[in-house]
Order: sequence, then structure tokens, then C-alpha cells
Amino acid sequence: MSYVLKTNQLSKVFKGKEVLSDVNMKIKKGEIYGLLGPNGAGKTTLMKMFITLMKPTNGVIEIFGKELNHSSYEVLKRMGCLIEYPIFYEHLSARENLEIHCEYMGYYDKQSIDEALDLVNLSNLTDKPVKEFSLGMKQRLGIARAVVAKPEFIILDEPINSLDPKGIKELRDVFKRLSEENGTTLLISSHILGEIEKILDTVGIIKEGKLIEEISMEDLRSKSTMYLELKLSDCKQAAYLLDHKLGIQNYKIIEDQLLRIYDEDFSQSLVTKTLLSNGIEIEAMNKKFLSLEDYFLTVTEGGIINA
Ligand SMILES: Nc1ncnc2c1ncn2[C@@H]1O[C@H](COP(=O)(O)OP(=O)(O)OP(=O)(O)O)[C@@H](O)[C@H]1O
Repeated sequence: MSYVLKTNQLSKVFKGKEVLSDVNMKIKKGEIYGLLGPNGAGKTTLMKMFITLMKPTNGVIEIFGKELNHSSYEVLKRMGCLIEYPIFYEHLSARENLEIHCEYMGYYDKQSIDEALDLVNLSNLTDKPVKEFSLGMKQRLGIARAVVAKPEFIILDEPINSLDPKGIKELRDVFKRLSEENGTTLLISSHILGEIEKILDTVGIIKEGKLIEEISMEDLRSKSTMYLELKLSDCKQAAYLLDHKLGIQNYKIIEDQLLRIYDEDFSQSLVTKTLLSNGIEIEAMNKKFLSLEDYFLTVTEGGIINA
């Protein structure tokens, strides 16, 4: 297996507090890797270490098969990134900002500036000074800057944060195209799980500085992630019956009339019979897959059982 990035027992300590501990992470060539974690989990710190903005306290980072250090300029030239809030020369236009970046990176294909602006849908705003851009436009320009020098590996920290649903969809398509057409490897951190789930190949879940799960979306989907969703006239009474009459404890009331059963081993017909015979109306009953969002909650918050 060819990996673009590998870490070994990576840790970071700030003022005596360990914010990342023993992170062993692997990103395969050409894949889209989603790094998910609650606020303060350590995502940005990890990404900053990957581009040498921060030094690990312990452990090793390998990128393109080479150990990263503070003179890894050749490795950094093959990478693009957008970390935290993108900073630009505000009085200059989008095009001028990208020209400066290309010069800095030693990349002189001017056509790729137009392509990058086009990719993020900013072609009609190329000459406007960046200070007149909205937050979402700046975010798009930040992504254009990350891709303009045709990097092999792109690191994007919360890239769809300030975008509207249409913008999120457009950028999701951009990421997919970069991966499928150019074979680019992408590492993307995000909180908007539902929106990003569709394009990920692998997901890494980080909690309190520990990578607690790293799993391919394929394996995740094939895991036992089915549940039964019931639309009922009275969820509270149904919950009582599940608990006390049927011994089913792994369920959750989602809304007033929506209840999900996550248990794997129970008789659906017995549930139906019990609910109906106790005067509970069943308006709908569907088997569904656990979303990445639900899965994320199970591993970061210790379960969805009766939550
Ligand atoms: N320069 C710093 N000095 C001291 N502590 C820091 C520094 N940078 C980050 N931290 C701490 O490290 C921990 C991880 O922060 P980090 O920004 O990496 O988390 P995150 O997962 O990116 O969070 P968010 O989703 O909120 O952006 C937090 O407890 C944070 O307070």
C-alpha cells in the first residue's frame, strides 16, 4: 500500500498539557481522508504539524515516504493547504494574490490561475480587491490558493465552514474531481459530517487528542450500522414497553414521534404486536443505515443508547 502520509506515535504538549497523544495515522495515495472531531480535539494542531507550522513534541511524520523536518521544502512544494482563516493581501485582487502565491511556490503556469479560480467559481470576481470579498468568497479563494500549484497532497481545515448549501455542494464536487481526475490526495477536517460523508474514502475520528478510530467508509458501511426507525403516536409509552416488556434497551427517542431501535437481535413482529396491542399507532417503520454523524456520536460520546 502506498501512503502519502504516515505518523508514528505523534504527540504535542502545550504548556505541560498533552493535546495530541500517540497519533498513528495513515493516508493512502489518492484518497479523500476526513478528519473528524469535536472542538478542541486537536485537528488544527495535527494539520499544522503536517505543514511544519508546528513542531511535534514526540513522534515522527512521514510525507511522501520522507521524514518531515524543518527543512522539508521539497515536500512542502508538493503540498497545498488551507489552515484556519485564510489570510490574503486585502488590497490586491484574487488573481494577484494567486500570482504572488505561485511565484512564492516557484510555479509558473499562469493558466492554472484561471483554472483554479474557475474551479471554485470565482472567475467573475478575479479583479475585485479581496477586502470586498465575503467570508465564503475568501474561503473559496483559500481553496483556489491551495490547489493552484497542482499539489499532490492537499490539507484543508474546515474548508466548507462558511459556505451556503449550494457552495458546499459545489466544493464537494471540486474535491471529488481533484481526487478522481488528478489523483490528488486530500485531508479534510470538518464538523459538517452529513455534507462531507458522501465523498470520503476513509475517516479518522479524533477525541481529546487521540485518534480513536480510523476506518474506511466501505468498512464503516458494512459494519452493523442498521437500525429500525419507527414513527409512533406515543414514543414515551413505546420506550416503556421496549424496556419493560421486551428487554430492548438500545433505542433512542429522536423526536416526539420518532424512535430508533439499534439492537441487532430483536423480533420486529413482536415489537409491532406489542406496540399495537397497547394502543400505540405505527405510522411508519423503516430499516435505515446509521449516518456518519450518528457513528461519530457513538464513538466520541460513548454511545447513542438511550441518549
Ligand atoms: N498555541 C497554543 N497554545 C496552547 N494551547 C493550544 C495552542 N493551540 C491549540 N491549543 C490547544 O490544543 C487543543 C487542540 O486545539 P486545536 O485547535 O488543534 O483543536 P481543533 O480540533 O482544531 O478544534 P476546533 O474544531 O475548535 O478548531 C485545545 O485544547 C487548544 O486549546
